[in-house]
Order: sequence, then C-alpha cells, then structure tokens
Amino acid sequence: MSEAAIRTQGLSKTFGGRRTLLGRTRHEIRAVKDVSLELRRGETLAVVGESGSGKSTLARMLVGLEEPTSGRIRIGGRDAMEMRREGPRAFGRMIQYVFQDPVASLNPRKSIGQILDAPLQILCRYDHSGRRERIQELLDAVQMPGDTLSRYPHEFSGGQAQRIAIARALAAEAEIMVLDEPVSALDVSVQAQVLLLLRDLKRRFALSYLVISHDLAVVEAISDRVAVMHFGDIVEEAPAGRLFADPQHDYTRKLLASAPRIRKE
Ligand SMILES: Nc1ncnc2c1ncn2[C@@H]1O[C@H](COP(=O)(O)OP(=O)(O)OP(=O)(O)O)[C@@H](O)[C@H]1O
Repeated sequence: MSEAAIRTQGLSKTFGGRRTLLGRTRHEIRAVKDVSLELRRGETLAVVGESGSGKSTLARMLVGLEEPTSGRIRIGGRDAMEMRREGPRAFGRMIQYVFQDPVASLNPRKSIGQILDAPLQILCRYDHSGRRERIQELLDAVQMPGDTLSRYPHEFSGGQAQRIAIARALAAEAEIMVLDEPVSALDVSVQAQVLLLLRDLKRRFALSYLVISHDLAVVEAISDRVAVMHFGDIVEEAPAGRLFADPQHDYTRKLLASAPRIRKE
C-alpha cells in the first residue's frame, strides 16, 4: 500500500475552557495545535519534546483514547473515526498502542497466557490449539521463555513486562505501533535491550513505529525521522541524522544541548 501509515491534518486538542456545573470557567489548555504529520510505511518517527509539550495527547488521539477537538487522522489511508465506528477489531488490526508503564498496562489478575489470548480471540483466526501455538510464537518473538504464559504480571521485571506488552501488541497483527515512552520506566541497560528488540521486530514484521519520547538518546538510537514538539506545535521535523547534526529551530538546539547522547549502531 503506498498510503502513509498515519497522516494527520490540522489535528488539535484543547482541554478545559468550558463552564463547570458551578459556573466557573476552566482554564483552557491547547495541548495539541494544528498538527499535520505523516508516519511513512516502514519508518520510525519519533515525536520528541519536554514534559507537557503535548506528545502523549497526540499519541492518545492517534489510537482513539482521546477525541480530537478538530482535525483529521487517516490510518493506512482510511479515516480513523470511520474505522473506530466499525468496532475495535478493525481498528486494532490497523494500529496498536504500547504504554509507558508496562506493569500497569497488564491486568494483574490475568495470566500472561490470558493476556495474550485476548487479542487472538478478537482476530477470530485461530482455534484453541492454534492460539496456544501463536502465544508461544509471540513469546519467542520477544525473547521470553515458554513458561511465561502461566505466570502473572507482578512476577516480571519492568523490562520483561514491556516485552510482554509488545507481544500483546504484536498479537493483533497490526502493522502500525504507537509507543509512548516505551523504555523510560526501565533501567538504562534494559532500555538498550528493549530498543534492540523493537528494531528487530520492526524488520521482521515490516512494522511502522511512532515513538513518543522526551529522551533524545533513545530517539537517536531508533528513529529514522524526528518531529520536535513544543507547547503543542511541531516546530521542526527532519531525518534523525540531520536533526542531530544540524538542528534548525532554537528550541531543538536547546533540547540537544541539554541531553546526553548514545550512538546509533
Ligand atoms: N485529560 C486532561 N485534562 C486536562 N489537561 C490535560 C489532560 N491531558 C493532558 N493535559 C494537559 O495537556 C498538556 C499536554 O500534556 P501531555 O501529557 O500530552 O504532554 P507530554 O508532552 O506527553 O508530557 P508528559 O511526558 O509529561 O506526559 C499539559 O499541559 C497537560 O497538563
């Protein structure tokens, strides 16, 4: 398909600004302002910016967890709202979300086998034994041992839990993943392993990633292109190499000057 994986046009989100029941007007926050961006097929686009710049709100709108105030989202060439109206199955097969806090994103009362089985049941493609087999393949893909399926989320470290959350996202067979600070809750040594895994999975399954991060070292390690967000605006967008070597916007320069670096493989 030649269509972009994701394309937004004039996407905005404003919080507050309306009268409460007591007649007070809440302060208006324009979290995302008129953002038009494109995630190309097969690429990793990072959206980077400081805390409060609107990154998560943008990501949450892309995956349908937040309603845009205005603007449009197209996913794989189709209108996202329209797809969501068709139900979670069609939408979940196009785009998946990986949360920042891996342990909190997994239901503590369900075994890993049950957690991974849910998206497979939604797919309606496998019978019971087919799903068991697929769960083993998914665990294998994220380099987790087979006995993981009978265990519970609290039994795993943050890095292992994030691998399981990534396996759950893979289970839906979507080609697009939105990853919101996928390694920021992890130790630095574990961060590198999860980033390598994400890179490997992207190649193996021809995925497209939109990665939200405040961490430029992470962004430099995995992204093909970078969009810099500042107070809800995308102030600069460039291939990663160019952005790090020759930042154009004052805010980007400021961000780069304040960040430690790790090098791309
Ligand atoms: N549900 C909400 N209600 C009101 N304001 C919100 C809501 N969600 C986000 N905001 C505000 O929108 C702005 C952007 O927040 P957002 O979480 O998108 O930024 P961010 O760049 O992801 O920051 P962080 O990395 O700290 O999550 C902030 O001022 C935030 O307080």
